[in-house]
Amino acid sequence: MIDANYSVLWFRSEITDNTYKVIENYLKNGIKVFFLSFDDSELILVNPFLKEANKNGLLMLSVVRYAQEWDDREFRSFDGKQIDSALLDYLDANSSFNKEQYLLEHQQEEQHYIVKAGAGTGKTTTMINRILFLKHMIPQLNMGSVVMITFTNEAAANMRKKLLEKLKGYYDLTKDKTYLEWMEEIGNMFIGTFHSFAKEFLSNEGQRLGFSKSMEIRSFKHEQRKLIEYYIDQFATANPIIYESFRYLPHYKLVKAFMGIMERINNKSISYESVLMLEYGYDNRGFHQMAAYVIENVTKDLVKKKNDEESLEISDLISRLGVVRSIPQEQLHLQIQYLFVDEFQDTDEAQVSFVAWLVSQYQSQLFAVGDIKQSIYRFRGADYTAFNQLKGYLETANQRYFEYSLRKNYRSEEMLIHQFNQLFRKWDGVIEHFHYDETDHLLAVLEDTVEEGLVTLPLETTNLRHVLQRLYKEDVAVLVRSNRQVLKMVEEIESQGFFCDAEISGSFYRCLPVREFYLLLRRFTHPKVAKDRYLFHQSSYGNNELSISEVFQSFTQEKPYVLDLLEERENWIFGGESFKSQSALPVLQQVIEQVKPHEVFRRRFYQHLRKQFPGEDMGMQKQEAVAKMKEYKVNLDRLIYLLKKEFGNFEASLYDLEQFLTIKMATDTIENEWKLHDEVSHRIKVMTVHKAKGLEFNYVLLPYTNSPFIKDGMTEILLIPEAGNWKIGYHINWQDQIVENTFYRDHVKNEQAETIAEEARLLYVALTRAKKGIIAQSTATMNPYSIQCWSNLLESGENLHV
Ligand SMILES: Nc1ncnc2c1ncn2[C@@H]1O[C@H](COP(=O)(O)OP(=O)(O)OP(=O)(O)O)[C@@H](O)[C@H]1O
Repeated sequence: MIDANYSVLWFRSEITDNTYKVIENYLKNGIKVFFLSFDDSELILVNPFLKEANKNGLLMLSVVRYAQEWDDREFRSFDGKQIDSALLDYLDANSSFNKEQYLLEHQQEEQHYIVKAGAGTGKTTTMINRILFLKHMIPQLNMGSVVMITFTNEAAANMRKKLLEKLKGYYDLTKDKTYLEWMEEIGNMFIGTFHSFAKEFLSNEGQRLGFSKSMEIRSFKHEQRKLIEYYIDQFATANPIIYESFRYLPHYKLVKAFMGIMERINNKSISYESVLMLEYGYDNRGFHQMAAYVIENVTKDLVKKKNDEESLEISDLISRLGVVRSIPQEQLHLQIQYLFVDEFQDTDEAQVSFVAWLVSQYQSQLFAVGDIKQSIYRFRGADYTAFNQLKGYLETANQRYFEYSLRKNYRSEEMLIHQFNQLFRKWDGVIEHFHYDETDHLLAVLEDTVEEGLVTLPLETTNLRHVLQRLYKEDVAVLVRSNRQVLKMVEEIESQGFFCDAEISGSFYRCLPVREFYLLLRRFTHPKVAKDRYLFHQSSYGNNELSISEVFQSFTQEKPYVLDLLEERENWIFGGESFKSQSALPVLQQVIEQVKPHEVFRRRFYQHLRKQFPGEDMGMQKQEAVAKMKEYKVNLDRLIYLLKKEFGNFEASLYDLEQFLTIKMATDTIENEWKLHDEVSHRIKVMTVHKAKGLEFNYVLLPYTNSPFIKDGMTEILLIPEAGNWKIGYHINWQDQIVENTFYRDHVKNEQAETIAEEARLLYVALTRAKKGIIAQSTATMNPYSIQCWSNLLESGENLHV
């Protein structure tokens, strides 16, 4: 007879033959086991069934330091009930067992839970376990009423995967088909980003307010630019005296400044009504007047356009959530019984108040986890006071909540944890808005298996090569601050014969298969443009026979020689005639089918590798070429799919397609390039710290630690909240002219202090991703009193021998 629905916590001073049988029996009945003993639990793992359960996280083993007081004692707690608090305290202090995690996972009370905890302490893990606890305790729980909000799409996919893996683990141990049904039910659960939840929410609950189910989310950047151009002209006509001082500025620079300002406004999820109330301060050139005129008019026109088209931009999703609050509770029909929010520290004001509204309207139980020190989305409006705001809202609404903190770090080895605590503690002393006191100190659980820890060394080409050679295939991530640095690093690593997996959001319309497809279109629409024609010749659709040196050799003043040369080399069989009888897309698909650009690409890429790096591993080069080919194909297929979705199968002309792609390539930042992560474990991951959030790697490399946070002469836009309204501060640098308003001057000092704190938090995230070692570029010694770049915040541990 089993007394548990979900788990048993079993402490037994020694392991006997019977222990195995009892544990096995629990597991076969789908009961998770926390087994703790003075005896070495490794013994248990000799049993293959138990080993598997341990791997799946359903058998948690901890060796406890001996204490006479607990000798010969046995204790069991089922589903977190009837616990012996003194024993749990002892176990927590003397083994890897985590009392706080355990209690949090098993909480029975109807209240909200707020978990504020440091890096690698198992926040995400506990959240997953908590969902499994709830489902086991209430098997009839409709998973469609469980909502989980994550910070990125990748994190959402990862959560779903982890939940499914756990349930699969249960099924493998029990062979109970219920778990297969639960796996299916996970499909009903909403797991996604705030923005995708907002879309789902608005199109369901917001229908009577005019939000449509078929609402499209797309970028309006192109329209925005056109409107900005239009209203600048209007302003210039109506206010020639003010405009006079901007007359000699290239028009595109003025437009770019407005695009930048509007992007900042969008990032802050500021509602339409508040944008119209923005305050612009004063500058002596009158830019504040032009800004007010242009931004208000562009905003109004864009809103109208979006309404007419039943479309929204991603950034509208959050700012529009405010309006649904007018719906009375009895008219809401979604079911949200449990609301989980991961990375809560990165929610912005509008999101925090929406969460508080949701839990009170839907009577949901909230489980919000995060780490203030990992708040790194200030530029997107996140506020590191998010937890305090949430507590304020809950208290005002008389909602009970309980706060937890977790301290044991299960990710990084002991030496790293020791170095982290020392380092972060120092930051606390010198960075105004970064706090790390005794209660933030991480506790190490994992023993050292390597000697590294955190080391700093000049990471120039030779050292980088040595490091990569030594750590290749060791699960290495190179973390940087910007997408530009990602690209630079990829170039550097690939030029040394290693392979990279670079993560850049929204890069789909600029990836190779899309660019080459665009050249294919141009080959038909503009065959006489020599530059494009030559690029096409070099692409995977062309022969790539004509070298640049040949072009130069054949140069004469008289004729458009490149085109002639290309004409001679191309045995291009697809004439423009096919388009007369058929519509564009099917013909282009035929071209793709015949040319097979992905295969051409693979062949050329492999040849290039062999020629460039003849001494490197051939098998790996082949594997990489095949992976790259599959990625080429999958992205090209996706492009065709997206074009068909936009235009239907037979509607579009070549010119429609070209125009569509031109705009998308210039403006789209939503669509992601598809990658085959599973097949390329040999690749070194290169990504921004923002992308690395929530992830972990054996080794972390930090190459560009000397880039300054604040570059002299940068344009800066500040959005300053004040008494329910927003003020805008600007310092716009057009090289020979600078405009700066009063609000900027008043707030710039505080802004700089905030920027340094944000950078420290970014570095905190980067460092805490490492399990075993960190190698950071550093030529500067730690200089906490003049903090301009990451290396001013770093400090070497042991020396690394390369
Ligand atoms: N009780 C535990 N026992 C063993 N391993 C654990 C435990 N809790 C978490 N872990 C492991 O520790 C690592 C970090 O966990 P997790 O990612 O959940 O932490 P986190 O607090 O969400 O981290 P971060 O905020 O830094 O992204 C993971 O590899 C996880 O499997």
